[in-house]
Amino acid sequence: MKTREGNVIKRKTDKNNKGKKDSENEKLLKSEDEAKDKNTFKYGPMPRFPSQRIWSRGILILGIFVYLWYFSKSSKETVLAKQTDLYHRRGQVVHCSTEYLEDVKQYPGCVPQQCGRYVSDKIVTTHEAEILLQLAQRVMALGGSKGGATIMDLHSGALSFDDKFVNVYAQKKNKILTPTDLAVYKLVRTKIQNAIADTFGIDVASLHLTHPTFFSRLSNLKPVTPHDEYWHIHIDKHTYESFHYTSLLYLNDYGIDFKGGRFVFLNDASSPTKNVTVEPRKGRVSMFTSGSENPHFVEPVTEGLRFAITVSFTCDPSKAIQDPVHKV
Ligand SMILES: O=C(O)CCC(=O)C(=O)O
Ligand SMILES: [Fe+2]
Repeated sequence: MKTREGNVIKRKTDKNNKGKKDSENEKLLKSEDEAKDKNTFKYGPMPRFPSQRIWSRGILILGIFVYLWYFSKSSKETVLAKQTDLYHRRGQVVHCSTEYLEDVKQYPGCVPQQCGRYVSDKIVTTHEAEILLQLAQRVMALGGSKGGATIMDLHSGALSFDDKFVNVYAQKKNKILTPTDLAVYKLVRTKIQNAIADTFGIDVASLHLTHPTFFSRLSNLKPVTPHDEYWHIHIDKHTYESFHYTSLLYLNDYGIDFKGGRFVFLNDASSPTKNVTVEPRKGRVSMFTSGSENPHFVEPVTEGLRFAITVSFTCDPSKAIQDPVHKV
């Protein structure tokens, strides 16, 4: 039975209990706060420095830039030779195509140990390249293609003229080659021949200069004949049957004398990011095996004139050509 007194006592006890609970709760919260504080400062207070927020955002943005730069770089082609750099010898080994190896196997001493592509700035001096550049400019002024590619072959005398070829040696009144031109030309092609033999580990006597070996002047003029379309992907061994080793000597500078006109090797035609480029530089020699292991093209020239010489070698003695002789 509940008495009034009993009710009062109960209320008091409830109040006491509530008070106790409240103070217990308070204690609990206090000790949690303390624990929180203790946790926060377990190893000492976090270091703080002025403008912390600005710094952390700056670092985040920098990180994003580094990430974007890395990925943009890895999705670009490989530059084998930059115009601004000098290389003793730089290159890549590639698997010889079977047709190529079968072909050179017929000629002992001419089989490469490994197929590949190489550049060197130490074979031909810039002075020698300059003499050949002046020769090309002088002789090409006697003709010139209406389209983007003027070709001059000093062995046969063929020179592009409008949309055909003429024989410069037939123009008796013109002094075409000086003894110095001839000596430099012969010296340069001999040095390149030795460099190819050394680079590919073959016998220099098994290599012969072959046709066509020619000077080229490339521009941004619209093509008039198929000869002017120099930017098509091709394999030298397919275009010129006698070729086993191709070399190119650049006579002027990419980015200075002309824009565009880089030389490009393709590793995978469906993936341009696997391309390997060579930026022409005065006196730079590029050497490669001429089979399907080395498909390539020249980028269109967008400004200026690009001068180069294609110097070709064969293992087949019946396809050998002689150096040009003195013509006056
Ligand atoms: O001039 C060049 O860089 C390349 C020319 C070429 O591919 C060729 O003559 O077959
Ligand atoms: Fe070629």
